[in-house]
Amino acid sequence: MPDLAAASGEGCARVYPLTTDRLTLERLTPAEAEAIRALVDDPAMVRFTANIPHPYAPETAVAWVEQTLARMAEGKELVLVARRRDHPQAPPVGCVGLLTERDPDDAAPRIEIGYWVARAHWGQGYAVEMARALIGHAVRDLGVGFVEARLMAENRASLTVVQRLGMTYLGPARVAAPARGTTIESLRYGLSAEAFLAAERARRPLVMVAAGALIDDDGRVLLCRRPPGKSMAGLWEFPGGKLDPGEPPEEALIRELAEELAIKVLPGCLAPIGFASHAYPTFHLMMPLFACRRWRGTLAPQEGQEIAWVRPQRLRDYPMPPADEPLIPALQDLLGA
Ligand SMILES: Nc1nc2c([nH]c(=O)n2[C@H]2C[C@H](O)[C@@H](COP(=O)(O)OP(=O)(O)OP(=O)(O)O)O2)c(=O)[nH]1
Repeated sequence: MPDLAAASGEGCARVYPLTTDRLTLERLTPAEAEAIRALVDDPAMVRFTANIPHPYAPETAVAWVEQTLARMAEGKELVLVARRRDHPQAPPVGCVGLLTERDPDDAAPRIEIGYWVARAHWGQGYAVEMARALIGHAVRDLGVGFVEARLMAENRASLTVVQRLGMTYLGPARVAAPARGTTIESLRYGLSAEAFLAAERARRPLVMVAAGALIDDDGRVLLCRRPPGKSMAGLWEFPGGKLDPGEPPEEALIRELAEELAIKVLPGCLAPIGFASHAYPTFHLMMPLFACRRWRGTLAPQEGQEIAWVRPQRLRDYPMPPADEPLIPALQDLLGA
């Protein structure tokens, strides 16, 4: 059975918070009880849930958080609280969680996903964004092979969510609804790890870009500003560009440097520094970065782009695309900054 606490122990890197295009998802803490209660204490919110009572008393919220944290410590549950990245202090957008469940007729425990979004944020795709992040984490970091969801047939919003996630219908189920003192008829949907990863690849095609850190005799690095009208306009980047089909990265970079800056670089003058591998909302960027200290010709921007020669320790003063962030320390190390 996958251990849903696995990623919170000793690991290679900090896993939480998960980040998405608009959200950060942090593990539930006791401090969240009141904020969650205030959002969930809404009849429209709990109409389609099986175990959230209404009205929702403060002590019920505290008890729920305590029980959930105990189950999280045992690796049986994982609940993340989502907040907007651009409003980190605002109340949560919602919660998304995984839990292990075992019905009498289940051969093995199943992993079920659940989510809710505060009413103020309905209709903006947040449930899909939270669920994708958590399923991605479950599949990539926790070894989960199959995720299920259960929902009431009349819950049209949730039906749209499971369909957008690429889940397939598995059949009907009766679900215990402690908060209603009954059982309710529901629908089972499921998604395999393979289907999830295939859908992610289709949603975010891989884009290969080659970039160069041109270094002058003073050890300064050249940054170019993305012009208005382009994506990420105004941010500073390393010169370079997309690979043509079948084109090796070194050739692409030499071509781009000639087109953009009118300089000629020989392949032997390019030394790999590292690479960026970053999921943008609509594509996955793979970008090797090469150091280059020697070129021929007088460097002159050919596309009207602003340029700056930047001391390595000042690189963070120039806002760069998010993909470039991990390349800065590598470059600073190389230049002894
Ligand atoms: N050249 C370069 N591109 C970068 C860097 N960081 C980063 O995320 N990128 C992204 C921005 C673009 O989406 C893509 C490079 O594409 P490009 O330079 O060939 O073409 P473009 O700006 O016209 O691309 P587009 O986004 O407007 O489609 O890689 C970087 O440091 N240098």
